[in-house]
Amino acid sequence: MNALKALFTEHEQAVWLDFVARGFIAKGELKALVENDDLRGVTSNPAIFEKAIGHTAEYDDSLKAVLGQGDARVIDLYEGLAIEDIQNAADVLRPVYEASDGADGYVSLEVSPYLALDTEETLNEARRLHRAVGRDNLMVKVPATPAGLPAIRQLTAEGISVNITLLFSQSVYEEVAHAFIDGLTEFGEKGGDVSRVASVASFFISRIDSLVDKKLDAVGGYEDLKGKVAIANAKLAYQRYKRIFSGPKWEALEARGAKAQRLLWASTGTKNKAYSDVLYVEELIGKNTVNTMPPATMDAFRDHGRARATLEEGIDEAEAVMARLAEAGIDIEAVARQLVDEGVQLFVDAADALLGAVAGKRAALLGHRLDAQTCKLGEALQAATDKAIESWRASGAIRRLWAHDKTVWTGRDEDKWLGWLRIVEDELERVDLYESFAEEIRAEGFTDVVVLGMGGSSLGPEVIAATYGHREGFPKLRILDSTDPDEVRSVEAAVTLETTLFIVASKSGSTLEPNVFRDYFLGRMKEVVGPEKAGRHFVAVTDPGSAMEKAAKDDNFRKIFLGVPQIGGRYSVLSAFGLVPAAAAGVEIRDFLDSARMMVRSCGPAVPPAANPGVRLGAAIGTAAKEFGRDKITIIASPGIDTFGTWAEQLIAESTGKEGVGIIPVEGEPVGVPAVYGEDRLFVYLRLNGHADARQDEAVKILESEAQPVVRIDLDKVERLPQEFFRFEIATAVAGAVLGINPFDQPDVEASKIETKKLFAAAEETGALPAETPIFEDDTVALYADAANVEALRQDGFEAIVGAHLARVKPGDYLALLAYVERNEAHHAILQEARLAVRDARQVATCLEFGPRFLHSTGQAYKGGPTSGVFLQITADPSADLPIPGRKLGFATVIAAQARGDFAVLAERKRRALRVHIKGGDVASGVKRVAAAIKAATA
Ligand SMILES: O=P(O)(O)OC[C@H]1O[C@](O)(CO)[C@@H](O)[C@@H]1O
Ligand SMILES: O=C[C@H](O)[C@H](O)COP(=O)(O)O
Repeated sequence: MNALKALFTEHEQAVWLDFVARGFIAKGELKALVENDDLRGVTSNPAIFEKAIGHTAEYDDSLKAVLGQGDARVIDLYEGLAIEDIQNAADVLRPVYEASDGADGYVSLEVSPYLALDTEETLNEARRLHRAVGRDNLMVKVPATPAGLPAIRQLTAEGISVNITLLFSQSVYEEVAHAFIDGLTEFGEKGGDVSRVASVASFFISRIDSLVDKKLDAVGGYEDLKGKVAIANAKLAYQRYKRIFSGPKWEALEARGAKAQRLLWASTGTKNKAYSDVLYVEELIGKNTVNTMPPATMDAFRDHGRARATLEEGIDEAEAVMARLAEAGIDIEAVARQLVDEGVQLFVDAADALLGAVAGKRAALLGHRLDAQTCKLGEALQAATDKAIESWRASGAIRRLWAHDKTVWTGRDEDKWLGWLRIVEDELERVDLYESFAEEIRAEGFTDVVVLGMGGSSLGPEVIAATYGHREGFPKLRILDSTDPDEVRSVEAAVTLETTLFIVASKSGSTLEPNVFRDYFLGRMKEVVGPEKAGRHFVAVTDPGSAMEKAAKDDNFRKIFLGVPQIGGRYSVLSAFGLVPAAAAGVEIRDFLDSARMMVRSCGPAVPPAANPGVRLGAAIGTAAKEFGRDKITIIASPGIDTFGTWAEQLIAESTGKEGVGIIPVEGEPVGVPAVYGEDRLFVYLRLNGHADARQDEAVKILESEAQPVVRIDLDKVERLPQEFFRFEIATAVAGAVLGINPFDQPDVEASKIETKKLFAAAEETGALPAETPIFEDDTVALYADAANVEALRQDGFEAIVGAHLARVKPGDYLALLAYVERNEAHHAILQEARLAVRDARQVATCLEFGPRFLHSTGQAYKGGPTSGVFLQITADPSADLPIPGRKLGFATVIAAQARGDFAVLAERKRRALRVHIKGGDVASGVKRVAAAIKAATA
């Protein structure tokens, strides 16, 4: 008989295997051990699965079967693989289980190490795994942490067989044994069959010597103890076992068929090559124990081990070893505590590596269905970003983020604003609602859909409209987010009111613009189709209980869709705020959400930061801004997805730009040669396969070769857009955490809203906004500024003052043109040229924004973010005003009040700002004049 077999036959010590792997079971190797060597059980742990799944191709076929067509969460993919292995192993061990009447033949599966510090979660996870594996001969492994102990008692009381792991201390072992006895007593009292419950207490061996030997080396003079303490500790634990499982309490249970919880020697592979490779087997052979051995140790023992009852030999020596250890000043209890902590961390690290590997395999198998992301950040930024990623991993921050832990950010109220994390799953449950709405709108023959909203309520729909285009048989989608009377008129002129559906969108329901748009177009609709039918042309999207919901009911709107109050506007595109307009325009909502879900899963809580594209992007953005002054995120996008930046800029700017820090998005700047950029940029290139612009490709390549940091995101087709919404949401939340701000509030937007309201209300009383004194004026323009800015701009003449203002833009600053004029192609083209002239001449970032739209977007960062902005506000007398039903003054006064409110807050925040006002209604000529002055200043 070989020595291995003799352990059970002659010494009643069960041999278990500390290993699982798919091929090993499939090839019959496990079965052979059972049959030839009397193997009686199997243990697994996260490190074992990490080796099996993370470092072999044995699981790839199974993953392919799941991911060939579909998709799954990374945690489910891993669990599916692990559970199948455990089930297969359990089936191999089943004959042992039966023959031993449930004493042996167990396979152990460990609860997630991420939960080791939480009793309730450990309990739920253990119950869930127990159900999912569905085998009587499963043991659920629970760590002997302070949080794990109550779970051990409770699980036993529920009749679940538990393997208690990470045991190093004799006194903790006693607690564990008593928790088992108490739990089993309770199970019996509830009528449970105590003979069907088994348990092992996994007492770790080699790890003790590894740590203690190091400590002994440090102390000096006690070398004789090296390689002895782990065994002594275990021998003494066995003495305690004998005492505990012999008292009257235990005997009462035993009489009813209960099986003692055996001590299992774990960690018995020799780590120190100087010691015998069978040391931790030979010295611990004794009755009613288990030794779980890694394959190498098992092979070694079979080959040259000596099976002799050793466990009860040298108990006095063992006591002496422990006494000398104390004399050396080494506290074994402290050692045990340290090893528990390190043990949890080691398994966390293994789980991270394992899940990272599964995430990598998933991404590879999804192929082009998942948008790829690659970073070329340069050595220093990459190293700092990697550090941030590692710190996210070490602190479990991605799991904490998904668990709504506000301490990921500032600990204020971030937990109340995380509804966007699960909105895709929730909306997938409601797809029918959107599909039937889409069908209703199509069947009614609407030709146009106009979203009336601001910021988060309109920018997503605008990107969807531009990216998906006009869908055959469905109305054309557009948005209105300007109070400029010319722009309101343009939108009206572009649609046929009789066949137009308006979607009034506002989360709060109290935003000024959507309310005045609604008043205006409802009034117009009543004139065109009659008061009875007007409501049928309106749909509201708003949060529950808002004034807008009430008004929509009063006005008999066709439908009211409700948003989720735990989602802020800029994170709402994957909720009703994006989906209702998308559905109306004929976008396939299921496909849309399915695509988004792919990125949700890629960025999920179980995907470790290094494999998590959202975290990686956010870490790069946050680190670039915080540590490298690269706080201008510059978005380059292929034609076809080139509006994406208008949505992303609100998300990034409004989320991060506050408390004097933040990231300034640069949108709509065509990519240039390296010479036009300073050292304050981080480029993100969204490249659409099949539509990529060769010049962009080339320019980006050159930027990379010139060491400008670039993140590339590759979309296989436009329908992958929803993935980007979610990627950027996570990335922004992560960047916010890196910057140490709350990415879910917008404190500085409110200030200009208040100012605007004050001005407009006063104007309604008096009939006009208060008069102002220009610092300069001629026939076509007037310039305005507050006292501090006037002081800094002491020049004579329009061009000179504009020139002096632009001269204030220094390297690292950005120039923002804030144009409160109609957002049309002509105005855009003129100002775009001017902005680029500044960029090219000064190597500074430039932003071209239209008011009041940007107030609900980048406006937050301009006022609350870094003080590096230089602002040139452009206002104009419109060609003609447009009245608003129910208001004394029209749109012209609204937009004027908004611009003034904006300027007042910029000034109050001590920003460098100048306002140019175009007089007389010839806006196009005025815009040209402003652009010419800007260009002249840069010449
Ligand atoms: O959807 P609402 O409540 O009308 O808000 C519109 C936008 O205004 C803001 O609150 C900023 O003013 C944005 O955050 C938001 O997206
Ligand atoms: O249950 C088994 C334990 O997880 C395993 O024996 C630990 O061994 P190690 O210390 O070699 O990692």
